[in-house]
Amino acid sequence: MADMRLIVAGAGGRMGRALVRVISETPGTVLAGALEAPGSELLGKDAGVLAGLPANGVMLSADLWTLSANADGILDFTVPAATIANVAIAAERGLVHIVGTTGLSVSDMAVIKSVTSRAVVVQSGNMSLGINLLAALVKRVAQSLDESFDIEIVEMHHKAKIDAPSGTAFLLGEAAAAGRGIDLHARSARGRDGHTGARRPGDIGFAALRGGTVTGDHSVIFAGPMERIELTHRAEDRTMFAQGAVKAALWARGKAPGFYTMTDVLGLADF
Ligand SMILES: NC(=O)C1=CN([C@@H]2O[C@H](COP(=O)(O)OP(=O)(O)OC[C@H]3O[C@@H](n4cnc5c(N)ncnc54)[C@H](OP(=O)(O)O)[C@@H]3O)[C@@H](O)[C@H]2O)C=CC1
Ligand SMILES: O=C(O)C1=N[C@H](C(=O)O)C[C@H](O)C1
Repeated sequence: MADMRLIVAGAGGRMGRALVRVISETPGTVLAGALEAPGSELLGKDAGVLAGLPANGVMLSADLWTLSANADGILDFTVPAATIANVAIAAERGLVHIVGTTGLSVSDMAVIKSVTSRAVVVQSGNMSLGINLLAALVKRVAQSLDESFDIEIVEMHHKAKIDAPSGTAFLLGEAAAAGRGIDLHARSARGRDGHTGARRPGDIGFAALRGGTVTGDHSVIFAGPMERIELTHRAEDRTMFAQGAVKAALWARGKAPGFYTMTDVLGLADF
């Protein structure tokens, strides 16, 4: 089979640069395009050079329609408005769309899912093996404990992160809620401040810290009457998010149209 031709959306960003490097190291993939925001000062620059590699002749462009004429997939780690704009073009062009962007609203997710009767989309707030394994563990622990164990999710990220709680925190919250058989949206506690009153039994709490250069730390705490279980993951480098995204693209190539997650890619459904 020919190499999978991948477009990196947000190619000038932290994840975009990591993706360009990982594609250059991954057999069976080739960088087919590098997308950046209209008006970005990086437009026209070489994606390889921006990623710290030798020049590869792929210049940053803001025109996805043109780039996608010669591509098989798009790795999208941008901002919600950009991802939503990319959804229709990717579906129209038959590209596998790997969505790593976080901060997506309920209506953004509805837009993404609306194309999956005709397009292949893999979406996850975290593409790492470790976090997806952690989510499977969290689901099982939540299944085994009743509401006398309070579930709190704590995350810390670098100071440039623009959304909170992180996409991963929501992913872990969904796993805990699935284990408990509850609806996360109805039962989450976010942004406690001031005279909050006592904790509502059964809620899943979220807390977000920001500072320095932290790649991404997440803990799920099960706080019981006389004991506490803490499950923690610490990301040390963005490379493994990028490797997960490229793996997802290769996995998704040729799949039937549908909405998939990293649980499908990594075969963790029965874990
Ligand atoms: N699912 C996962 O495993 C992971 C997800 N993420 C998520 O990925 C996203 C990006 O993170 P990160 O790389 O750190 O952020 P950055 O801000 O470093 O990168 C985002 C890039 O997207 C660009 N961009 C903005 N608008 C558009 C547009 N319309 N078209 C193309 N590019 C655009 C930005 O350009 P400009 O700066 O000019 O606006 C920027 O270069 C975040 O939502 C983050 O949470 C991050 C790591 C792992
Ligand atoms: O913005 C980041 O950096 C990250 N974002 C993702 C998230 O919101 O969970 C994944 C990772 O934690 C890094």
